[in-house]
Amino acid sequence: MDVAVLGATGDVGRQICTQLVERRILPTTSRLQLVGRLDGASGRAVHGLRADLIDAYDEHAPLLDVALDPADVVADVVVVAAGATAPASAGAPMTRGQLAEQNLAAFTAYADALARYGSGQEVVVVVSNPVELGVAVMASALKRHRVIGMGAWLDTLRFRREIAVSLGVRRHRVAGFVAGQHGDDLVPLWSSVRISGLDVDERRRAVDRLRGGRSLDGFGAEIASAKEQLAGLRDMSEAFALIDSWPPDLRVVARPWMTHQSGAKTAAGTASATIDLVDTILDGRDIVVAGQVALAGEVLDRTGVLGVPVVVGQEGWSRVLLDEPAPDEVRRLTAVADRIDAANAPWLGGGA
Ligand SMILES: NC(=O)c1ccc[n+]([C@@H]2O[C@H](COP(=O)([O-])OP(=O)(O)OC[C@H]3O[C@@H](n4cnc5c(N)ncnc54)[C@H](O)[C@@H]3O)[C@@H](O)[C@H]2O)c1
Repeated sequence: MDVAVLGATGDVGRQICTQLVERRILPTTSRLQLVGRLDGASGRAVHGLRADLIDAYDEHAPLLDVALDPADVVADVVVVAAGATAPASAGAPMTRGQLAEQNLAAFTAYADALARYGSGQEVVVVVSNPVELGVAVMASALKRHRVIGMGAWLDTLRFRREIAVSLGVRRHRVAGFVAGQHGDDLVPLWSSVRISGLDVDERRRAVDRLRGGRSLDGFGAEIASAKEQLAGLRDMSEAFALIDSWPPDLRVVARPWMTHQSGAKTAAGTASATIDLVDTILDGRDIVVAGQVALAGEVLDRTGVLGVPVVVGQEGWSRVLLDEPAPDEVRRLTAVADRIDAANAPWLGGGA
């Protein structure tokens, strides 16, 4: 199976390409298409990236080629990592609305080209932000089941890791999902958490201890206060030590936010989660992940884009698995879904 990476020379795109090759996700007979822009610096750099990857990994690299025109993108899995990102420095905020304004054209250009020239069978993994807008644009041009945003999967892997750290166990022993919107409006689904080796009562006690009597009703205010505290700190080791003292779900939001603010960005972690998702899709077996998808009433009667646990396979996502969310999860998911709809509406022709 072939993979195309849009925005291949960006920080995230380059990490995705490198990890795809280095981790031997693709056999040497598959093709990895590096996609840049004819009218941007990436039009030159993408040829250099190809040469660099061959230099490093020639023995086991897949076939590497370059595309500079959206009409030339051909692959079984298309990873969308093209587009602007928020500045990676303290005090340089960019709202999701501003990002939407900058990235809408790229989302639309690639969605239109894939609808026109694609096979109709490709699965599109949206990494670029706002991921919910990217999914909405792609899903309106392509089959919605073939479009999945990876923000919720990245948040899910972080949630599992933070829980594992608090319990002193390895991450693979922890299951559970994060839903909602990627970023401050994520929804940690504590009701979905499972810890291998613990029975139901032990798990309930462990989760209660980790949550410390909090519910999701106060989560938004906790995030706002956490960011305010972190913004006042200049010493990064102090900032990350403060984050370490917080509960796991708050750390899921605060740690990557601080990482981005520090100037380091989150390219390696984002790429790793993307590779995980691409590998799952290529694998062919149906596996439950979390992702932003365009709903048609499958959950909470919603029709917009929302991050939810879904079954994913080679043909995209097939079903939503959100059977019995807790009442505070339903309340937060509903509020978040409303906010996503409102944020997307101006860009989707749904009114300003
Ligand atoms: N979903 C996640 O978890 C997550 C995490 C980190 C970053 N991101 C997103 O990934 C995207 C890329 O981030 P980055 O740090 O690699 O940015 P970057 O600025 O380093 O790279 C962006 C790349 O996109 C290309 N590009 C920019 N505008 C384009 C356009 N209009 N058409 C085609 N290509 C275009 C650039 O040439 C460049 O190669 C951003 O939208 C960012 O917000 C998502």
